[in-house]
Amino acid sequence: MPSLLCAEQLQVGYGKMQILWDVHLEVAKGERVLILGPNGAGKSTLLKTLIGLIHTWGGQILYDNQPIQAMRVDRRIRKGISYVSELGVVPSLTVEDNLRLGGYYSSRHEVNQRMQEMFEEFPIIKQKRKALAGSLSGGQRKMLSTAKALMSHPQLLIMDEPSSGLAPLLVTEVMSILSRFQKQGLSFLIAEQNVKFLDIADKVYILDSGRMAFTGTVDELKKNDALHRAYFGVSPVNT
Ligand SMILES: Nc1ncnc2c1ncn2[C@@H]1O[C@H](COP(=O)(O)OP(=O)(O)OP(=O)(O)O)[C@@H](O)[C@H]1O
Repeated sequence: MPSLLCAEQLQVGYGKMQILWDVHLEVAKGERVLILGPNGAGKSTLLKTLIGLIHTWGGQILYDNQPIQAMRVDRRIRKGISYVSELGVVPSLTVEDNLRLGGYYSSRHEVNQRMQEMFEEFPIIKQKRKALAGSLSGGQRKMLSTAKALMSHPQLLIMDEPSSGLAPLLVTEVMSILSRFQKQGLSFLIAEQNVKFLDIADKVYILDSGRMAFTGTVDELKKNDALHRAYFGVSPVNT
């Protein structure tokens, strides 16, 4: 599969403190990639670096084979990358206005059309379309943030812990929505603690203390008993 996003030898830090060391990561077109790792491993830092919220100290990020590490966030969005942060919505705007914000670079016609698609995919937010995002429950807000990120018709969706604050049923719903979009060509890169996302992943990275500790398929991860026990505390047969 042709490469969509490729990060090589990434070095990233805050102030003088280095957080990511020699990180390599690749997402192919249409691929579903999961980043797992313990708290504080650097998952959010890596995602923020890929969308351009944090500058790199060293290394390279290629998108569609072009270097983007010096590119502003808005340019990266226009190129087809979309990012769902852990918070993800503007509380003081309505649900509809949040979606419009997600489609900021599209025409009004495209935005209206896409918004209807989002309401079909996420009925839970359709009922609340005129409500302020700040009045939504945590789970509804999470759904809205995903819909907002999809408004720009991204090629690559980067998501930081989509399952946090979601009831198990909604986690399953988000996973099936993502699978539907993936069938239409969307690639995604998800940082998660919830190993349920392994069910929809093609490739897994494990980030530990700012370094990649594992890269492989879900099957390869499940066969690696030592890794599996270290990160999930259970044997593969139980997951
Ligand atoms: N703005 C910041 N300034 C300084 N240090 C930071 C900042 N944000 C994160 N860090 C530090 O960087 C390290 C990695 O944090 P990061 O949030 O990327 O990890 P994570 O893997 O996403 O963790 P979690 O799973 O708990 O969300 C941590 O030691 C954290 O304290």
